[in-house]
Amino acid sequence: MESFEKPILRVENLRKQFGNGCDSCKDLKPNRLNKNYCPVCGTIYACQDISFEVFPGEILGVVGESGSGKSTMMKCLYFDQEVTRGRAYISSYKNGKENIFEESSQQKRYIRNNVLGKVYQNPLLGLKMDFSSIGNIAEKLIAAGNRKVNEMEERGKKLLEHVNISTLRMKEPPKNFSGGMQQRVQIAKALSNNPPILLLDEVTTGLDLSVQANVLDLIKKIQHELGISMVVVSHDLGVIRMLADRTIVMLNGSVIEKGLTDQILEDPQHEYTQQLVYSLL
Ligand SMILES: Nc1ncnc2c1ncn2[C@@H]1O[C@H](COP(=O)(O)OP(=O)(O)OP(=O)(O)O)[C@@H](O)[C@H]1O
Repeated sequence: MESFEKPILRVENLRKQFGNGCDSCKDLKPNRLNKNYCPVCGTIYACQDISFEVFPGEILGVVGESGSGKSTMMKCLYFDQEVTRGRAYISSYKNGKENIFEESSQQKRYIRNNVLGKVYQNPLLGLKMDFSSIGNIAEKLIAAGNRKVNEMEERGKKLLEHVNISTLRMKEPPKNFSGGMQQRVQIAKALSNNPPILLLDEVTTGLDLSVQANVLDLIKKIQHELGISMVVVSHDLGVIRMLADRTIVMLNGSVIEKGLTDQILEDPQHEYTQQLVYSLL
């Protein structure tokens, strides 16, 4: 797949640091850092020059322990946080020629509303809990410029049906729903403007196992039916094994291993990945 197709998303040297750095740490020599943290000035290098590609229709898994920088990377991609430096290109946006991190805030809003969808671990970040469920979807449609109420209602119903929420409950606010249902409403909202790329950040963490399985099945179904590309972050290799075609493994803000998920599971190269894989056995 990699050699023939153009990636839909290309990320190059994404760096996010908290703190200004000092002479001791700014060249990021690993021996000067204590994990992702400079012991001299206290700067945290949450993401240290991360690069990867996502190809059309594939699911890229991002796995790593807590604090490895997965969520920070996703926040940067969705402009929830500003990168310190780095580049990202999306082939369906300006033909993949512009670094999205350098676009104006207006263009970034456009990208958030039309090119990317994001589903958060915490539904409070992705949903207005007091709006109706269909109202949550309408909010995203309006943000992308839609104004026709009938069309929005039709689209909202379709999306909610797609994620197995009965239209009888579409006027109910997500605060009335279980955790699994809230995640499904978030997924419907994220899909509302047909984005070519979906970012999913620990979307099943904290859910009961059976509910988790349900949400994972839904994600697979969506990928199968819509052919949408996804970046799926999880600390749980089981989730990655079920969903991801290819995987990158993060540790202390760096990518330490990448490859086909099957390959990583069968023949992990890095000591940390080996520990992760063996813990599944
Ligand atoms: N706003 C912030 N200010 C300072 N440090 C931060 C901030 N946000 C994250 N960090 C630090 O950046 C590093 C990466 O955090 P991040 O949340 O991205 O990791 P993660 O792999 O997603 O872990 P988790 O799943 O526990 O959130 C951690 O050391 C964290 O303490």
